[in-house]
Amino acid sequence: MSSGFPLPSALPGRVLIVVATAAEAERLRDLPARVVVSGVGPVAAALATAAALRSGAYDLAVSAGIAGAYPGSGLAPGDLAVSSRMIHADLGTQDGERWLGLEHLGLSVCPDTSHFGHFAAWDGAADLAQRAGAALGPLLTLSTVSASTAEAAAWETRFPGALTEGMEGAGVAHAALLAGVPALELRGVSNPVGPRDRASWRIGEALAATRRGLETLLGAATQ
Ligand SMILES: O=C(O)c1cccc(C(=O)CC[C@H]2O[C@@H](n3cnc4c(=O)[nH]cnc43)[C@H](O)[C@@H]2O)c1
Repeated sequence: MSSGFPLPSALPGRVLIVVATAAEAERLRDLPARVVVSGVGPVAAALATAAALRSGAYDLAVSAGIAGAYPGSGLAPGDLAVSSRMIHADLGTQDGERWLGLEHLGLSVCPDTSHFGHFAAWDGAADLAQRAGAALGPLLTLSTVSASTAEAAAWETRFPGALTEGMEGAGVAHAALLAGVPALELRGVSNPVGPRDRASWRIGEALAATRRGLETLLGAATQ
């Protein structure tokens, strides 16, 4: 059955989209891809992605949704960010003034190989970002939402160039890596990372940006 969308030659193929919440999925239901709601956080995202990748054949797994933008990114609510890398940022420890990631601790997220939780993005990411008018850079995944200027600055110091903070991207990427499927994270900005001001989150604009990025990825018509 036709999806109703044109099929340009640059399509990545069968795409799995993983979002954290039903509200995020609601805006994406008609896209020519499978949309799975994982629940919030990297563990929920990894489990849902692994199950979906076991149940069907996919060419690309995408973590999509809203995110906070770090002050140094220059991104504002309604902007779009595409991953060059998806980083499981809070795997590590603070040693005095110094952050020690897994690479400094001699630890790995994989049992048999050395892997520090920094996941490379699908090789079409840069082209997608350019076509969608999005920023391209490292996107961080945390289990806790940063809620102060100092916390935001600490993550930006640990991971220079980080654009956004979300809670699922690295989980999707980890499961995809184990399944041998390329992964990508695509986030619409809903809020600046910093002091909690939930009333100011611009979720509608962030979801519109997320949808725009996915439409560009899928070669789908804009509604
Ligand atoms: O109201 C709160 O304080 C609150 C605390 C935790 C999470 C939330 C969310 O609504 C986030 C859910 C969802 O959104 C992504 N997201 C959006 N902005 C951020 C952020 O600044 N830092 C981390 N994650 C963010 C995240 O991927 C979650 O799935 C509200």
